[in-house]
Amino acid sequence: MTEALKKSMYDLIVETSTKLPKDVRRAIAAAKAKENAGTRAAMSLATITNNIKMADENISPICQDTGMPTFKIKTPVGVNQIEIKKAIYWAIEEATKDGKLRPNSVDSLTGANSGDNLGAGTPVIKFEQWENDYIDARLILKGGGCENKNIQYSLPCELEGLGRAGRDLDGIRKCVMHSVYQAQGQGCSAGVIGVGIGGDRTTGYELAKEQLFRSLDDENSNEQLKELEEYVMENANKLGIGTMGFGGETTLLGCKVGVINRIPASFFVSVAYNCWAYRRLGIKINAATGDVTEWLYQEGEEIDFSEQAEQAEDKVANKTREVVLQAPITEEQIRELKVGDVVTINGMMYTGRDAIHKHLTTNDAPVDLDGQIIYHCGPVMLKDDAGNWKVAAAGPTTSIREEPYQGDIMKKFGIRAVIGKGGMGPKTLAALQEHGGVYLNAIGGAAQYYADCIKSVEGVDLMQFGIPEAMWHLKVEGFTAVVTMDSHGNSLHADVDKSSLEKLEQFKEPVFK
Ligand SMILES: O=C(O)C[C@H](O)C(=O)O
Ligand code: SF4
Repeated sequence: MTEALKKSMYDLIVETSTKLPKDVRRAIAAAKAKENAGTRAAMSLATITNNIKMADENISPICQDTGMPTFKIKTPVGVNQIEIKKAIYWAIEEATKDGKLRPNSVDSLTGANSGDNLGAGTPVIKFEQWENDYIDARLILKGGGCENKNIQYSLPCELEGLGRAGRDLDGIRKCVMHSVYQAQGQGCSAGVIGVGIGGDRTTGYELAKEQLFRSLDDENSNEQLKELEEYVMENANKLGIGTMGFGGETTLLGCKVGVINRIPASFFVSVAYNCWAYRRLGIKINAATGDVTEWLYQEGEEIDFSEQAEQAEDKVANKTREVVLQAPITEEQIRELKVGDVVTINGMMYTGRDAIHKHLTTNDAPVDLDGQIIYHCGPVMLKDDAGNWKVAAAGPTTSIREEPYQGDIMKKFGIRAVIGKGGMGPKTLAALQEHGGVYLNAIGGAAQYYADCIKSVEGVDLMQFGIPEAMWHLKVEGFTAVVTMDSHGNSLHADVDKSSLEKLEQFKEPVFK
């Protein structure tokens, strides 16, 4: 069965990375229907749905961060699991070569990228035996930005906005509400949370992640947990964090809770936060031949976003001030920009994320960055037959990780704008004001949409950091982003954080007695 099995695993990876499941599409369509035309949330959702459509058409990654590939496999007694593992390794390597996965496996000590997504601990493969006669293989590609927003509570504890969370269902409720608040827009909201009650620190998180394999439309068979899920869905969406943390009606697309026993001294509530690019799929495999016999998560209507995307973009037009920027940008141009402005960028931008920011604090820049734009982005890149680089996926990464460096680097090199997602903190805000800089928020996960704006790759520096971390010189046209932090001390992120904390306080009183 080896060849067929290899192909089945390859297909599972490609489909998971490029095609969002039906239940997730429906949840995103419902979120979109709730937003008023012309708002930032509506605009973001239009970009997101457009991106989903483009990923379908291009068979390219929905988001450039194809995450930590995690397989859950159930096999009939007697099936050779070593063979399955080998087929997965092969498929992972091929999918990476084909630009369906970004090379994401990084040596934690040296920083070296293995280049093929294989390495110690990657991918994650978990086997279980079962009594059925077929193989059930499921895959989740959960990106790093949302993984960083996972949180584990140890009860009892004190929570900002909510006070004491005790060792009971109401304490659990408070933890879950808090987990949504603390994620803000940084995990590319609207998100889906998997919650694990009980276990130890490891099994609690495992249970939380297991919930992410449930269908968004299922009903919890445990009455108490069903009630909790419904409560969270209704009330977390009142926090006003909204898509990408821009404010809005939908903050959460799903909440799934599981419970296991604990030991007397420990009481953990573990929350696995998944971004809207909720990529998980599954297949049934014939154990004798290795062929796919059925695709999972196929229930219900499939939404085709083609028409919807266009309509929403029409509605947004004319409602916001739109400014065209082309580097090199002057301080005067920057000082004119205000939070809420929509900026269209033409010309050059340079990618820089974690490794580059650290590097630039103690080294010279490989190019003159005076008046230039830095894009927090780790793209998926492919070389064409002529040896030229092509961008396969290129959405923004979470900017807050660069908070310790950003302000200093902007001043040191004269950088005028940074593009990323999720916003930055007080240190950067102060530097933007002092130096004359701006923070532009792009839509997280919209990797196809932005890749389409990149017209050519003009060069690359610092390739020793690996493809996602290198400094790519990109020539763009019509690259759109929103000013969310300006040079006058305004930050939409600080405002949404403050107002959502105030709203969180409404949920302080006990609900489950
Ligand atoms: O690594 C990336 O490209 C993005 C990451 O998933 C993030 O959300 O920050
Ligand atoms: S960039 Fe956003 S959508 Fe992509 S993996 Fe990270 S959190 Fe998810």
